[in-house]
Amino acid sequence: MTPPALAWGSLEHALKTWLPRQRWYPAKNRPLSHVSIAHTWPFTPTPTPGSGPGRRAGEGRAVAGVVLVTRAHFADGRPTETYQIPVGIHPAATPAASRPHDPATIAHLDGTLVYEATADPHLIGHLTGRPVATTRPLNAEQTNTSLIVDETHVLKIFRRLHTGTNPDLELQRALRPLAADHTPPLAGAVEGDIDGRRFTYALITRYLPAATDGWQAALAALATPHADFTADAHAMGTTTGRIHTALATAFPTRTLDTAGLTALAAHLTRRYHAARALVPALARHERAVYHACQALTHVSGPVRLQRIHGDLHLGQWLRCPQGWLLTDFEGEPAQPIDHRTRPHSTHADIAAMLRSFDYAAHHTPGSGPAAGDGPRAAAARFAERAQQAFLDGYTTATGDDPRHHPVLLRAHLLDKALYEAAYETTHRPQRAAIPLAALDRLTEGDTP
Ligand SMILES: Nc1ncnc2c1ncn2[C@@H]1O[C@H](COP(=O)(O)OP(=O)(O)O)[C@@H](O)[C@H]1O
Ligand SMILES: O=P(O)(O)O[C@H]1O[C@H](CO)[C@@H](O[C@H]2O[C@H](CO)[C@@H](O)[C@H](O)[C@H]2O)[C@H](O)[C@H]1O
Repeated sequence: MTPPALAWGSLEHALKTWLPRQRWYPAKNRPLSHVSIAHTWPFTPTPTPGSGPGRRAGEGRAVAGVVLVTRAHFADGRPTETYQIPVGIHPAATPAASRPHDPATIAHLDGTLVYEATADPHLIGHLTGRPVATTRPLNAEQTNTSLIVDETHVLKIFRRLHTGTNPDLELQRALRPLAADHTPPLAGAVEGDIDGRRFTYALITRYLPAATDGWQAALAALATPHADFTADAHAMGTTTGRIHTALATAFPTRTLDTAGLTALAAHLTRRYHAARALVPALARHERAVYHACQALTHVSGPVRLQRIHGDLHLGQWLRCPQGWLLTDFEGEPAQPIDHRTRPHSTHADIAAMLRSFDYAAHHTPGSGPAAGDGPRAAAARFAERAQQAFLDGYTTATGDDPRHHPVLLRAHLLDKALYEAAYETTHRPQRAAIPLAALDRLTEGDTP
């Protein structure tokens, strides 16, 4: 089907305002010069008896479902980024159907309403390839957009598109025969080709309604009189170890050599400068970052590089009756795809989890048990005990204790805390104090 006639230039213009307002849009710090629609993929076979934002199928006029593959162009001349926006196009929309203030409305162009298809179960049914009666957003702080479909499945729509299979799908497929018990069951994917190149539009997993995520579980533990998360942290460590072992079986590995250590130091330095450009106060950590990079040159003993999760934190874990399951293998959203699909040290994932325990503990210091010596000391103790339990669990599963490589671990802890400082300053400035305080603790005694 060809996409419906539309004032495409006007839609591109509207998208320039709409795109930066979306929670999932990561380039909020970069000046957007314009948005172009590079490709359209009509995913409804014909205009379909449709709806509109929040309306039921069959109401109103025929609607076309189209995935807009859009390019964000930046005024600083840096490379464009590609984003996916599935939309419903409702021609000759009546004023009642157009609802200009509906959050799902993207544009109203000469009587044609363009709205987010995620608000329209009927259209989503065409995307998933089976009829859908209900959708609702998964209420999580998200990089992408996930919908609970018919209360049975989660449809995760990848917002930023990259050529090739998305690493989330790639890794989950690889883990299926090796570690299926440790991830929510994979139920399908929406993939397609544009000009002979493969793209992953969305991933479908079975919805686990009884699950509690690890962040909520840690905060709940912190709110109890004798806050203890060690059994959960140990189980997460064991599962992380098993998943790492499975990924090392499924994908090529190599050994960290001098060139790899130099690349790691360069990565940490770049991370530092990028974060410092956003948060000038990070200038006081320059010496600590320099020392961490210097120390990397002395790392000895074989270290395996392999595919890893890449964006591990408490919110990626789901506690289910069968244990802790891990989600979201997409890697760190802001990194280029070739970085995310390259082998890395498992210490990156391990450090990310250690940071996350610390993050939870310092999220609301004072809400947990003060135990006589003040809430900050109690927070630090909670984090330390959870971290050691996680490392013990990991060591039990792999026979390889990450504590034997303190220099690698420290470099990755600094890297992650710098990433968090930049991430929070961009997306959730009210939380930026958490990683900034963590950086102060990490670099204590190593500041000018
Ligand atoms: N199959 C599932 N069932 C229940 N909750 C899920 C499922 N998959 C993911 N979640 C929850 O949704 C959150 C967001 O999913 P995730 O894959 O991390 O998306 P994003 O990359 O956009 O953050 C997860 O942290 C987890 O808490
Ligand atoms: O959306 P993603 O899950 O891909 O990850 C991004 O958002 C995370 C927050 O939702 C962010 O994690 C940071 O905050 C967590 C608490 O909300 C904390 O547990 C993590 O340790 C901390 O890094 C993650 O960094 C970001 O990539």
